[in-house]
Amino acid sequence: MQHPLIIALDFDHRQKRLNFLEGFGEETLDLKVGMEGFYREGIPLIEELKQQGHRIFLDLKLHDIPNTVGRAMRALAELEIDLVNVHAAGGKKMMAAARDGLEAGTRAGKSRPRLIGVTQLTSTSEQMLTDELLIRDSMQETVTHYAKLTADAGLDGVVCSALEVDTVHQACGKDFLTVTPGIRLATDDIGDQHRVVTPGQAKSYGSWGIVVGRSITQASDPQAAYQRMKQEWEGQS
Ligand SMILES: O=c1ccn([C@@H]2O[C@H](COP(=O)(O)O)[C@@H](O)[C@H]2O)c(=O)[nH]1
Repeated sequence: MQHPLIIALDFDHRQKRLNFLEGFGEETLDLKVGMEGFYREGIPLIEELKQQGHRIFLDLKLHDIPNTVGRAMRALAELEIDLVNVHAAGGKKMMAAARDGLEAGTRAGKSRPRLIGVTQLTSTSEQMLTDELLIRDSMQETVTHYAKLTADAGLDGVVCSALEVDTVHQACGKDFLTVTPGIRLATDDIGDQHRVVTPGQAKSYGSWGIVVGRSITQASDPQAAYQRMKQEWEGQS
């Protein structure tokens, strides 16, 4: 994965997922399998996508006590995915256990999947942070604090909004991965997302990779929507 446009493969039926991928023919894609896909289709889905040559971000956002997360990561490492994540809110010990588990489960001679921490979900607004979650710091401060914890725990990067990429890079260095969902074209419906930018803005803010779901998967012509997104994402490099 190198500056990927990752498609979030969120579908409520296997057949819809198959029809969607069929439209891309032989093209090798960067795909995100999230809770919906994994809980529906499980490990065979990962095996199928890998066999087709796709690169996989397994977005299960693990968040539990360190021992449980470490052991779960050890099991996930066996799937030989490219990228996987935890919630940074689980704390440094939990994240370090995740990294250790991933290393322990990676087959000799293979490189371990990259591991990133979710800072604050892109569906969380500044107001929600204060009123519901009772976090008194601003979104930028909170995301940057979580990013530092993630770096201290030895992870490779974070999931955040593109709006926070600059401060994350200032705190953790330019090579620290920033994977940014909450991507829409200017004309798209933002749905439940709050911290939203266009692919072009994400590029100019310095996102390492972007994640796009419904704007592509629910489009009347998904392949055309993917190409528009890709052009905007890659066009400004
Ligand atoms: O902060 C986060 C973390 C993960 N996601 C996931 O990305 C996609 C986005 O889907 P859209 O349809 O483009 O909104 C989805 O799978 C989320 O689970 C996120 O949006 N924000």
